[in-house]
Amino acid sequence: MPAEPLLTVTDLTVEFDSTDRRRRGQRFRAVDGVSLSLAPGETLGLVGESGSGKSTIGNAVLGLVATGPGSRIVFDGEDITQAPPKRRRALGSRIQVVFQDPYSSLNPSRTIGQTLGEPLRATGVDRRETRSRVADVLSKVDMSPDVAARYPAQFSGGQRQRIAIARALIRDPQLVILDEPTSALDLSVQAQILNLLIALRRDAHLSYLFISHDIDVVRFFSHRMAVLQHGRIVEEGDVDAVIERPREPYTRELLAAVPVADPREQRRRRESRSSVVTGSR
Ligand SMILES: Nc1ncnc2c1ncn2[C@@H]1O[C@H](COP(=O)(O)OP(=O)(O)OP(=O)(O)O)[C@@H](O)[C@H]1O
Repeated sequence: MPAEPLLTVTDLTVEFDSTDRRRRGQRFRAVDGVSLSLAPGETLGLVGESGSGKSTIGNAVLGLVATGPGSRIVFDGEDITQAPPKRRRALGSRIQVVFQDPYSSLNPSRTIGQTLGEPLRATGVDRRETRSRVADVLSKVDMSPDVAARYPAQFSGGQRQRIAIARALIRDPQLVILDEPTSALDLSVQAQILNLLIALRRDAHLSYLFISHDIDVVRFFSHRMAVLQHGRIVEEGDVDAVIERPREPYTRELLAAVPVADPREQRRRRESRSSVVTGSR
């Protein structure tokens, strides 16, 4: 891996107003002192149970939530923690996001061509060039250029997610935040989308911050992983090392909770979970 990371997050904290009625008026830390880094071309998986702060980390990198004092986010050598909105918009071409829900993330009243072309037109790219880049990006996600004239309702969930990926790629980003990009899809479609994302990572030398609660998918897809609990990273490392030799009881519990088809593996995980609970390891 090259020495210079593409993204370095140091001591990131994010606080929100508590939504719990009993704690009205209080703040709580959704992300609490998180540090991580990502090399060019690398994928870091962020795992943890619901509410552990995974999406909030992604949102902080995207500039969508305010960060606490002392937090630092450096992208490609530039400190973007407090980047003003104009600079953030410019960075939008280099950091992109794909969300979980392909149904709600595409505007139903616009053609695919309008949706994909919009960020280019907004930055002054002319109509002809936009048309050709839309066709190019559609071919990258294995779709025909004819798709540009159609509307989101005419596509299946997997096809819409391909379109959402095309939208993320149209301005040639370096970093894509994938926030549960396949969780809303059927298993066979999930595999197709993950394989597509792997091919794109290789061809375009993309880095991914891959947010998922599915550890099997993270293992298949990521180089390293970080395990989050209550807004903190409790364990981090090479995916195989963390999954095969988890150090933290919480990681072992998460691993034991993943449903697996093989009954022997299921038993092994159950046993390792009970040893976590009884503290015998
Ligand atoms: N804009 C917000 N305002 C208030 N609370 C928020 C906001 N965004 C997230 N939270 C809270 O912060 C905590 C972390 O949420 P986050 O979505 O980052 O978790 P997550 O690990 O991504 O969970 P999930 O897997 O369910 O998406 C949760 O308690 C959530 O309710």
